Amino acid sequence: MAIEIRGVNKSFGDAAVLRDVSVDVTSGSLTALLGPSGGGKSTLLRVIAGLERPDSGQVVISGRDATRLPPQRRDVGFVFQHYAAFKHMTVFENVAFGLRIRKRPKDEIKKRVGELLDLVHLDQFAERYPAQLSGGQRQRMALARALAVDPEVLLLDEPFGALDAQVRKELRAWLRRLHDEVHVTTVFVTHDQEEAIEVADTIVLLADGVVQQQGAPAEIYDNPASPFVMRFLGPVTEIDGRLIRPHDVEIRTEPGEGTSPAVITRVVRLGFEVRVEFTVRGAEGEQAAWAQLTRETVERIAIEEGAEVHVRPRPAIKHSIQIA
Ligand SMILES: Nc1ncnc2c1ncn2[C@@H]1O[C@H](COP(=O)(O)OP(=O)(O)OP(=O)(O)O)[C@@H](O)[C@H]1O
Repeated sequence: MAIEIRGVNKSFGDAAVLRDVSVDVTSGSLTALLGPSGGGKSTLLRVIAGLERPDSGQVVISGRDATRLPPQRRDVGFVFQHYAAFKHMTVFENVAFGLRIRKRPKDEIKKRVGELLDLVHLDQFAERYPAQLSGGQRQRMALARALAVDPEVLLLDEPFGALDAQVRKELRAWLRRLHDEVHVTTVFVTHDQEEAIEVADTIVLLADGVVQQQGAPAEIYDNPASPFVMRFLGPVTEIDGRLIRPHDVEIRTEPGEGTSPAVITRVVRLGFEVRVEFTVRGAEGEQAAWAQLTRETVERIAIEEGAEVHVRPRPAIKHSIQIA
């Protein structure tokens, strides 16, 4: 295990920000700390980095109790959302910085920085200054700098948070590939569930300072531990007191086992996908819900506004939660 967090508590004044948090991070994994704003993600990352001391509990890094070690002795590299580069140094010098203060030989530094700039696709930019880079390039430089000293663990706090949506998407894919090449144990903070599902091999969902669930993305998506987790990981709708994914709603023209009558209120075509809104007439009155169907299905059963239909959760679905 690369990182073991055991029963960590942390308060700021009266506010308990981490409550009995225990997390295992496997060696070589890419783990997302996911959760709503204020849930404690950054604080947990800072506790791992040694920038914040827990009130109680233990942090073990590579089998060594690091709870009381200062950040520079933990063998971690970190990158924050707004990366502070040395403005008067070139990209090369920024990446070389950690190696220079460790007094590595010149040849070795040159070779290592060259490899790292290749890895982050900045080999053409070695002699530029940070101000001459785009935001995405600057974050890649920050990653190269953090990797330069071969940390056991790489900690990233919303590293792409300040960038526009397109660049963010590119960097996500790039981070995944980089990790496949380098395999350094990486923990990154994100509030974006899509980013976590796409990039991470393990997700730790943190809200109100409590770990709500941890596991592989598909496992959490398919077997959410609570309505909160199910809602946080993707769209949901409610039919007959059951919380289900909108793509797990079946709409039929004829009644069948377990169906409820419904009236279509709106059909929105979003390319391949069609969002069908309807009102279900259940035992407790009328309720608005929606389904995500393919264009083909919508055309096959001729769904249109005002149509009277019958709905139910698809019989074979894996995940639904009884909430009423
Ligand atoms: N140094 C501090 N002093 C006082 N309160 C703090 C401090 N750092 C964090 N907090 C509070 O702790 C709570 C958790 O903050 P944290 O930054 O860990 O959450 P987060 O999940 O990373 O949220 P976000 O996604 O908004 O960054 C918040 O309510 C925050 O205001």
